Amino acid sequence: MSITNMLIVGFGTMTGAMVEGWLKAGRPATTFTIYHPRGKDVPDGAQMVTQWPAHPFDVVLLGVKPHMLDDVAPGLKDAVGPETVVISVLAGVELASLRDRFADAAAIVRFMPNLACALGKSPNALVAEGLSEAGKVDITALAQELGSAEWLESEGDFDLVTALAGSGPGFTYRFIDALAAAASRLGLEEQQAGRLALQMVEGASALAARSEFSPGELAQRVASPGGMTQKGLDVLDGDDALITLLTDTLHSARDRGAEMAAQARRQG
Ligand SMILES: NC(=O)C1=CN([C@@H]2O[C@H](COP(=O)(O)OP(=O)(O)OC[C@H]3O[C@@H](n4cnc5c(N)ncnc54)[C@H](O)[C@@H]3O)[C@@H](O)[C@H]2O)C=CC1
Ligand SMILES: O=C(O)[C@@H]1CCC=N1
Repeated sequence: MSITNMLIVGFGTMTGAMVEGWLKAGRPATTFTIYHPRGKDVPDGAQMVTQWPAHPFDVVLLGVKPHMLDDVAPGLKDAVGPETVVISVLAGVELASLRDRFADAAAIVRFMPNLACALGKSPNALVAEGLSEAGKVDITALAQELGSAEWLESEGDFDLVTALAGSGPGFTYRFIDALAAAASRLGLEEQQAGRLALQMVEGASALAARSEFSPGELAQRVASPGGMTQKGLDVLDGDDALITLLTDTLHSARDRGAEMAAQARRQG
């Protein structure tokens, strides 16, 4: 299998970031055909179609909201042929639910990216059924152009991985805002607090990503014994406060995935 054409159904925030990443990685824009019943702006060189295509594609990428799966699946009957790999970024929607809609597809891939695809910095979780070895190589390459490819042995942890790596940017943005809000409450001017919080997180995560030290070791390198940082860490670490908060956060997000999975299963 080699991917020369991809139909995208649901060209929004997430798949828009993916296409931006693929274009930056050097995929030709002519690879992409985007379906939307009312049309939309697409990158130069990509094709926009308002009618359902009548021929099969190498890849069909599903990027609509999960509850809209059945609005688009029937229209894809000619676009999904026996050689087609269907890739879904739909949170919560299981492989079996996708196979139920796309019985003819060669393979189904659940692909969980995040918005950092646009920068080639998304950790991409993957699980598939029906995929050949050659297909796996191609899908891995697609994922690596957007960041990394993290294949899961089975689907069991997919919602948890979605909560961590797919929803994770949302939680991180909240953390940045919370740091700024806290500094602001303690007296710092609001805009300045926002700038400092954002630049601090950018620098700290870039450093952690390239450091020989783990995040835990880096925290120790910041904290002088008896100094200021240690006093702050004691608040986060006391009673496992931060871990407890984040466990609750991931738990709640993961459980919503399970509810969405149940909604996407067809009865009978
Ligand atoms: N936003 C994120 O950070 C992430 C989103 N996802 C998944 O990506 C999917 C899309 O989410 P977003 O991009 O955030 O939403 P979005 O609302 O930005 O994108 C959905 C797109 O579908 C289009 N659409 C609606 N009806 C359509 C139709 N009948 N035919 C073709 N296109 C149609 C809309 O115009 C819209 O552009 C969801 O399933 C979500 O679970 C996964 C990982 C991260
Ligand atoms: O909020 C959602 O359901 C999706 C999953 C990961 C990011 N957005």
